[in-house]
Amino acid sequence: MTTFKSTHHTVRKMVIKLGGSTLEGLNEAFFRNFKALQEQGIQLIITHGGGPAINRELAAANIKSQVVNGLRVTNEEMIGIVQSTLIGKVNPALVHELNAAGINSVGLNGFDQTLLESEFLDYETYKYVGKVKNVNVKLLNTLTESGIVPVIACIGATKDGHALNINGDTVASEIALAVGADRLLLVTDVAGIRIKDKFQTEATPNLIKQWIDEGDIYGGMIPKVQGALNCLQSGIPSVQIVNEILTGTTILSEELVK
Ligand SMILES: Nc1ncnc2c1ncn2[C@@H]1O[C@H](COP(=O)(O)OP(=O)(O)O)[C@@H](O)[C@H]1O
Ligand SMILES: CC(=O)N[C@@H](CCC(=O)OP(=O)(O)O)C(=O)O
Repeated sequence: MTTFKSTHHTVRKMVIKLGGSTLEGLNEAFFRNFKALQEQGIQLIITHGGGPAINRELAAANIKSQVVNGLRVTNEEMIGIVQSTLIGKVNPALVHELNAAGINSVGLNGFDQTLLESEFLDYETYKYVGKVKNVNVKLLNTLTESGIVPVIACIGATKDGHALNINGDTVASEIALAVGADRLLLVTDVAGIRIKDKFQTEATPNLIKQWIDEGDIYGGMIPKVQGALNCLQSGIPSVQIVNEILTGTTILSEELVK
C-alpha cells in the first residue's frame, strides 16, 4: 500500500475508486467492511473504471487501441463502445453486486443531472477523451445524505451532449475534490507503487515526478499518481493506492477511519 500522507483525522466523506482490474474479484470482506464504514456514519461514493472490459469489447470489434500517458486514445468509432461498456455493462454489474450485498446503490454517469460536465482534454492527441469542468455535488450530497451510495461510471458529458472517455482515476480525484472528501482510496491490482521491485510505503511529489521521468511509473499508474497528487495539493488529507486481492488484507480497515 502506498500512502501519500497520513494524518489522524476524522473521516466523514470517502471516495473509493474500484479499478477495472478489481471489479471481478470483490469479496465478502470488501462488502462487510464497506458496510462497517457506512455504519460509522461515513458517506461513501464509489467510482469505477473498466479497462479490461473495454479491451475485451474493442478486441471483439477488431479495434486496436493506443495508450498515451496512461490515457486511451479514443476515436469516434471507439467512444460508443467505451460508453456502452462502462454504462451498459460494468456499472450495472457492480450496482447489482452492491445491492445484493445489502448496500443501497444507484448507478450514475456524467450525463445524469450533468454529474460530470466535461470538455475535450486535447482532441489532437487523445480524441474523445475528456477533462472534468464541473461536478454536480448537489446530486451526490442528496444521495449520500439519504444513505444511498452513488456508483459512478467514468463517462463525461459535454454541454452539447457528446460522451467523453475519462480515466477512472481522474474521475475519482475530481469527485473527491469536488465533494471535499477526507480520503480517497484507489483500489487496484497492485499493492501501491513498485519501484525496482520494492513497494513504496510513502511517496512525495518530487519522487513521483522522478519516477515518471525515469519510466518507473508508466501506463495506468500515471493517472493514478497524478490524481492522487492533485488531491493532496488541494487539501485532501489522505490518498492511498491499495490492493484488495493480492494481499488478501482488509483494505477498509479500522486504521483507515480513525
Ligand atoms: N511503478 C509502478 N508500480 C506499480 N504498478 C505500476 C507501476 N507503473 C505502472 N504500473 C502498472 O499500473 C497498473 C495499475 O493501473 P491500471 O492497470 O490502470 O489499474 P486499474 O484498472 O486498477 O486502474 C499495474 O498493474 C501495473 O501494471
Ligand atoms: C481515457 C481513459 O484512459 N479511459 C479509461 C476508462 C476506464 C478506466 O479508467 O479503467 P481502469 O480503472 O480499469 O483503468 C479507458 O478507456 O480504459
